[in-house]
Amino acid sequence: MGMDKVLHTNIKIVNKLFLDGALTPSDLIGASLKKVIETKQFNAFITVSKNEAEKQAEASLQRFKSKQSKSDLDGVPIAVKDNFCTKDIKTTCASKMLENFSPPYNATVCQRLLDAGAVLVGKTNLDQFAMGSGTVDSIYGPTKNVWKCKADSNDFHIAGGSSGGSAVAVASGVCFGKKYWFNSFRAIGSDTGGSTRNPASYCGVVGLKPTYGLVSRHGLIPLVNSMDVPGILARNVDDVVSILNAVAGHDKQDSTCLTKPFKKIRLPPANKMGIKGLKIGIPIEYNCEYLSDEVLDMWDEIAQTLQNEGAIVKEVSMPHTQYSIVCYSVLNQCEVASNMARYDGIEYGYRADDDHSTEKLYAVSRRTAFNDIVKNRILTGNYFLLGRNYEKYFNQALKVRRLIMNDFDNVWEDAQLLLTPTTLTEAPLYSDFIQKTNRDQCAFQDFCTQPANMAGIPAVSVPIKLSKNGLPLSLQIMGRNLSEPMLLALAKYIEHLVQFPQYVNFKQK
Ligand SMILES: NC(=O)C[C@H](N)C(=O)O
Repeated sequence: MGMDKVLHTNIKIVNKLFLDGALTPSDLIGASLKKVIETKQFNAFITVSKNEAEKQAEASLQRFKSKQSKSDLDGVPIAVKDNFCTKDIKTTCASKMLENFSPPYNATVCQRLLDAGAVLVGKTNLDQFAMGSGTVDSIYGPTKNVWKCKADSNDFHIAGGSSGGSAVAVASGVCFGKKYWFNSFRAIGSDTGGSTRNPASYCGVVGLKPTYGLVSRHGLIPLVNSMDVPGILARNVDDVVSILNAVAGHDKQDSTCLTKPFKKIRLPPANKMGIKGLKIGIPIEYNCEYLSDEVLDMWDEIAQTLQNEGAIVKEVSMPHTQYSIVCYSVLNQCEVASNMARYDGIEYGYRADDDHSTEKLYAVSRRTAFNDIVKNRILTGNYFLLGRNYEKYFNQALKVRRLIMNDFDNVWEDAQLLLTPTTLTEAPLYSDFIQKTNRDQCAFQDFCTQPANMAGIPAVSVPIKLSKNGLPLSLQIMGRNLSEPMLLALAKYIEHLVQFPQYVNFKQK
């Protein structure tokens, strides 16, 4: 079978093949691990836990043989962003600070995946401590977007970030496992201001940011506690649902986790779905200064198509959207300043070879082991939190956050779901992205995604089409808290409608 005839497989199909004995978890893991080596040039993985993965696959095989498989995820390879703790497996946050840190426990998300029988294949690249939107600021080097990546060129399109390694693992991995082609990986990312949806958009995969508190943050190394959520990346919506069903639900180790029992989501087949009467809002403020014409046209086109399919599509206004980047930045930096204080060279991570005084040890450890972006956020965050500045910056930002949340509360009177772009453009070229290293440029990457984090609501990015340049363009759907079943149903409906290419033909020229 040629690469252009790759079958679109999802977790349910893989599970059926495992149950029928037509494929084994060990075959699939073997083929997926081979794929990691073949796609090394994209730099998606920091650590590949080959031995553990092979052992987990063997255990899964035994379960299938004895008809005791655990769930539809049993034997399915999953990659995890390197800011989730994995027991005895390095968890670096792509930083010198945690370069040699192996946690003594698993993050709840990882543990739940293992309990469901999934195979954790390795840890993926990110911007240092998940601060960034490009996966360009990692001590392991940038991750490259698989789309339009030429082996003979030093330049490439960025993967987006900060979960770029996870998105690229999902986008690059199509492997051959006995008779069938498979998507090699599904992946876990994190999302504080768009870090799952932004790379999903640039890499042409589906990326879900669940409702805050629906999925435990226990063991996710904190960036901004009031906004962080684990994210899910996969080639299709059904796979996102399968993974969400395994990881969501109360966890007593995370005091911010919702206590309401999680009801597993079941979506009907796409051809049995309808959107007649569904109220979809188009927030006009998302049509902002830097939105490319191509993304705007695609947004219009899909809104029109959904209307033709029976949805009630109408423009809505969310007037405080314009303040969201500044508000996010202040809150982010304040929480970062507080969170990063734990890295003092004594309790965790890198310790400088300087013990003249405790203060000196702290200072030299931090100066040596954080990059400029992390240092910048710590400094500005501490400035905003100074007694004399607290009211003016931190408290003011909290009030603006409330206004942004109110915009969402009000909009649900007119719309059940909102449709916006995910990113303002296609994936920028690395050479352009790093030249404009000013933080404004970076912040604009998250213009459409940050409001959902500030409001805590769920949002999903769905790939729609390729740009004239041949790069993925995506749209975002947002819904009210805990509206994942409706949100993902519309995502699946759109996915079926647009038939985005399910694989990248990255033949090297
Ligand atoms: N993890 C994220 O969502 C990070 C976001 N892009 C930021 O730089 O703050």
